[in-house]
Amino acid sequence: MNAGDWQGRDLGERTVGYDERDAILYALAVGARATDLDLVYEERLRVLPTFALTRAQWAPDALGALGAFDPRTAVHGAQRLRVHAPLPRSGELTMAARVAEVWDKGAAAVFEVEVDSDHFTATWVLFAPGRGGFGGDRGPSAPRRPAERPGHELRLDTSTEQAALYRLLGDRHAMHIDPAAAKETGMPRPFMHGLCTLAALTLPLAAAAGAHPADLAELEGRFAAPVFPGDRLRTDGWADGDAIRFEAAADGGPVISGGRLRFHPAGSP
Ligand SMILES: C/C=C/C(=O)SCCNC(=O)CCNC(=O)[C@H](O)C(C)(C)COP(=O)(O)OP(=O)(O)OC[C@H]1O[C@@H](n2cnc3c(N)ncnc32)[C@H](O)[C@@H]1OP(=O)(O)O
Repeated sequence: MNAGDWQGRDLGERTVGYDERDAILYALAVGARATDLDLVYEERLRVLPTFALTRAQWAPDALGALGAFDPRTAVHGAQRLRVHAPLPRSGELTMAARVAEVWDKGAAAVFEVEVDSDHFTATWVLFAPGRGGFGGDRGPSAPRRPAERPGHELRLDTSTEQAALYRLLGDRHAMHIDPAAAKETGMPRPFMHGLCTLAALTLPLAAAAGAHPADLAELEGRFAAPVFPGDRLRTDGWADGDAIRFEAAADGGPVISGGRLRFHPAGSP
């Protein structure tokens, strides 16, 4: 089956549960501090919307397990998230998933897996080396950095243990913990989950915007290069109407490009 034949494939429905402990562990894994009481203390808990992505990881994993691409060499290329309703402090999420697009990049195929629920719609963009060349459309190109000077700059220090902690929330792909598995994807050592880096950035970006991170309404970004646990990231941000565009870079250059996020005004859904 060539990669293009997966377009439109229904990946089914799943209901996945969680409790307050999962939500708190998640907040800590993406960089919440002990003083962020409404992220880490059950008495005041607000669940970070990006936590939902850990519950939906079954969907891109299902596509790999069905044989659309090789999960040992495919990497997470980009992510989009639209939040429809706040996540309860504990409960269940029922989700439906399908393959929305398959792009042909020649040497690689890019699969877009869309997951839909009452609380959110999320799209995983998966970059699968060796699966292109099936005669499909190339799809979107690399996002451009805004030409203007950034309105603000902020720092994010990832921790050396961050991927080891984040994987306990559900994404246990070996490339994030096992040096041999990382080498199979062409990386020199285990690297961060893209969703951990992206979610971690929403915390300082929310602070810079005077917003609460649990009020996230939209988020997207492309994983332009790997981030390694312990990397120090510099993030440039640009105001864009009620949204913020951002780009994060490590020493070697951009690691998240085409970043964009928006927060709900405080107190609205
Ligand atoms: C299961 C895994 C879970 C994870 O969390 S993995 C961790 C998070 N992900 C990463 O760390 C990946 C970091 N990104 C990269 O290392 C690189 O990025 C890639 C290896 C994915 C691609 O790099 P290259 O092979 O050099 O691609 P090119 O030659 O620059 O571009 C070829 C075409 O592919 C598109 N493309 C490049 N990168 C991405 C991406 N990240 N997501 C989606 N598409 C991508 C381009 O635009 C272009 O296509 P056009 O010529 O039509 O413009």
